[in-house]
Amino acid sequence: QIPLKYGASREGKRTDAAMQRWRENRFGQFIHFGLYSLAGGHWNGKYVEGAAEWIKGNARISDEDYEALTRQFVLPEFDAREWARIAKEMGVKYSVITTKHHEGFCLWPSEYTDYDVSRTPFGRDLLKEYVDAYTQEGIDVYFYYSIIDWNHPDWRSRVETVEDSLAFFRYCDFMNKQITELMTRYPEVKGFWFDGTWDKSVVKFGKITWDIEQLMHRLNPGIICGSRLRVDEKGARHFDTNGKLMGDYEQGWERSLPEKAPQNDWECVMTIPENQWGYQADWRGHIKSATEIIEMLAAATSMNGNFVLNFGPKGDGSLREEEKQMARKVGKWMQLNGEAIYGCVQAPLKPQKWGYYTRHRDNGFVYMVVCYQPVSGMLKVVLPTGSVIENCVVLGKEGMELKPEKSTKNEFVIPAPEVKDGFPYVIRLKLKEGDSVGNYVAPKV
Ligand SMILES: C[C@@H]1N[C@@H](c2nc3ccccc3[nH]2)[C@H](O)[C@@H]1O
Repeated sequence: QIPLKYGASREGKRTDAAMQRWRENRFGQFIHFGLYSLAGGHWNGKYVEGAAEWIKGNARISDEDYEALTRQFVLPEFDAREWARIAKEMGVKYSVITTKHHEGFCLWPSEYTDYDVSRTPFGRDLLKEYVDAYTQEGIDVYFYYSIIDWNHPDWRSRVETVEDSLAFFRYCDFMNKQITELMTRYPEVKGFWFDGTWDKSVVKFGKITWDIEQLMHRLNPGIICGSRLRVDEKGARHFDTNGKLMGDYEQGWERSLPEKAPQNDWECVMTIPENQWGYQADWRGHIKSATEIIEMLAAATSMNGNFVLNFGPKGDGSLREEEKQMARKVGKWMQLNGEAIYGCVQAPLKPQKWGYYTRHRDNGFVYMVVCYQPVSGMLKVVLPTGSVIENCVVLGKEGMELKPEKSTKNEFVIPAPEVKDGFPYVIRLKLKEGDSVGNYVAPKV
């Protein structure tokens, strides 16, 4: 262990109520919305390769031409209550919105820049309408904030000269003022999702990320912030030079899931197409189905993680059809099976090939989220020695009790129910009293 001044500011999982609520939420929504949404991944009538929210660089657009987008920011179809209704229908418990992406355009009327909604024909405080509408629906709100800011004259991706460092520290002052502004104007915010901390300037001056963390905790001690904000004084990111997680959860799972449960709290953020966060009018490549998204959500829950699905609203402020369809299908599944996700954690049972176990933190049930129907028609379950399955039903078909058969001392097989709707199904197991799997140490797998 080497002495660090700006490494992890605390150790181990947070045990306070705010963090426990984050854990129990499990399922979240990401909203990527900005000037890039107007371009929709196209420029001069042509499809632009790469992530749509990066179009300024991908299409080599001049500052002047890009800034002209502010005059097209009218949002005739924008209705935050509709966004919130769809999010509620999908069954998310929290939502993260890009208050300012790498482009530097702010979705709120900031005192510290003109590059914001107040300087557009739309003119309204979009962020306030979003916060109020989602809070009204009982969905927690989180703010994405990009450290990278292509618009701000003092932003530096690297600091090599004295002039660079003067500018960069002016930029840090601007950032601290904006973060303070966001936390005081919108006190409902539960946490921040920082991005864009990979550039050399931030890695070189990791202390600025320590300062941001300290600032946020002074303003709201319960604020939640992931590891992606943090860099220690040696340039280590996410985990400090002594290997300790910085921030409240592992925030590195972008478009990927871990193979096995990380030790820390963690969150995966996922796109429906392969890699589009902002609105791309022409989705190409594999577009994930609701079934695939549900499997990822179950996998994350089975490994003690959160899963956040991204929506990229259109330049007129409306949601695209495919995302509304996704919300409808996932929401229908969550209506029936949400008890296997919300408030659930890893079940310490030997993983099986048919899918994912989850365990509710206190209702004592174990859930089997079946994603791979076995050709044998038999679902294998290995339980603590001496366990007895008291009750075994399919969620949504509670009347259809399944009869597990003992196959060896602590192995059971459950005849798989015929389910042909193209979605995972959930079997709920009630184990005989006293056999709580809570204190069962699964065999080394
Ligand atoms: C949550 C995601 N993070 C941003 C991003 N930019 C990247 C540049 C290089 C590698 C990964 C990146 N992720 C994406 O634009 C999106 O906001």
